[in-house]
Amino acid sequence: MKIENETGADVATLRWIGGTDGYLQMIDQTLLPTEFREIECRTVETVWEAIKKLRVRGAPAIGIAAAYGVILGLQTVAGSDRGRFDQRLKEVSEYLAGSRPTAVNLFWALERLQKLADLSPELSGGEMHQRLLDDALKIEQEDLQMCHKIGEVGARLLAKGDGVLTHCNAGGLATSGGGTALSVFFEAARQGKEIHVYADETRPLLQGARLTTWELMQREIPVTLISDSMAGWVMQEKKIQAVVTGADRIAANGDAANKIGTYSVALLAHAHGIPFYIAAPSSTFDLSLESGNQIPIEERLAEEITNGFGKQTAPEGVDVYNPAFDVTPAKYIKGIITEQGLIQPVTKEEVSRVLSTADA
Ligand SMILES: CSC[C@@H](O)[C@@H](O)C(=O)COP(=O)(O)O
Repeated sequence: MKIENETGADVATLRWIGGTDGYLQMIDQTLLPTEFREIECRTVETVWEAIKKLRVRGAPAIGIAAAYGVILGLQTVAGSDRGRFDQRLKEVSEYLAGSRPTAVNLFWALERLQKLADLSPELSGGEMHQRLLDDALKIEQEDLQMCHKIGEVGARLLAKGDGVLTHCNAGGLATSGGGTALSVFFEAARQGKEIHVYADETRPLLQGARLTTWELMQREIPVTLISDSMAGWVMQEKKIQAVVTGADRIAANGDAANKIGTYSVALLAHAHGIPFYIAAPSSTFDLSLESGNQIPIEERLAEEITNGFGKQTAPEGVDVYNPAFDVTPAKYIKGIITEQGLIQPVTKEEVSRVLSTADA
């Protein structure tokens, strides 16, 4: 996403500054909405920490950050022989792959850079470093275009005056463009459909309350914040005509992992006869997994629930379970909105058809 800071200058969710000896700049999302601050990552370790701590978060943004993390990690060996360069590339990729397990975009970006390096063993370390940076920049550009196309494909599914519910933040802050689910809303609004967004608060880290409402308000899209437990009642009150969320990893059969609570929202939508859509780029598909029960689910620290945002809200020492994601079975997903078209019905055959048609 691009917004203006108080000086009127453009700021982006994340961006690379300079050449191969440059650095990564990003908005520290843990501080929003009360503080807007950009931070600089000048080492691969600071990128790892930023991903782990959710300073940068959301599947596509994590992939882009990891690609730039590789460039940073290779800065010390760019002048070395190719053997040393390749060894360091492997070490840096493995290190970054250990930051968060669920969003496949992270692994997708790392594999893409590794494959590129494997293709040209004749290049020197310095030449390969430049080529990898060019590709990392390309990943960011492609993501921007994917967001735009997702918006176009998804906006067709919404009607004038619709109330739409979203969970977590699948917006510009989670991508280099306008987001996935939020691109759909931005495009629908641009077309004059006058939609009204309901944003789930998204316990425990409040990506919906802190980030989604902030983004929508920046873009002047009408938004109402609700706590997660209100979603069913708001549907019952007929305020919601569609649900659109993002995803972190989608298996070959269309089962989709997204922020914890998404599964409950999908079940509620099903019970109320409301279409539930996922919006995600092709880089979020993991076709090596047959179904969603093979998707690794990140577990995060108990303190995120017991001491969220510095306030203790549970007894000291209480047992806590804190999975960060859940998996919505394909049967509850009406369609998957991708930059390559709409996957509907959500079946293994249709996933494969839509994704391979676009590649051909
Ligand atoms: C376009 S972002 C899609 C998903 O990554 C998003 O919905 C989500 O679940 C993010 O989780 P987070 O833990 O904030 O990284």
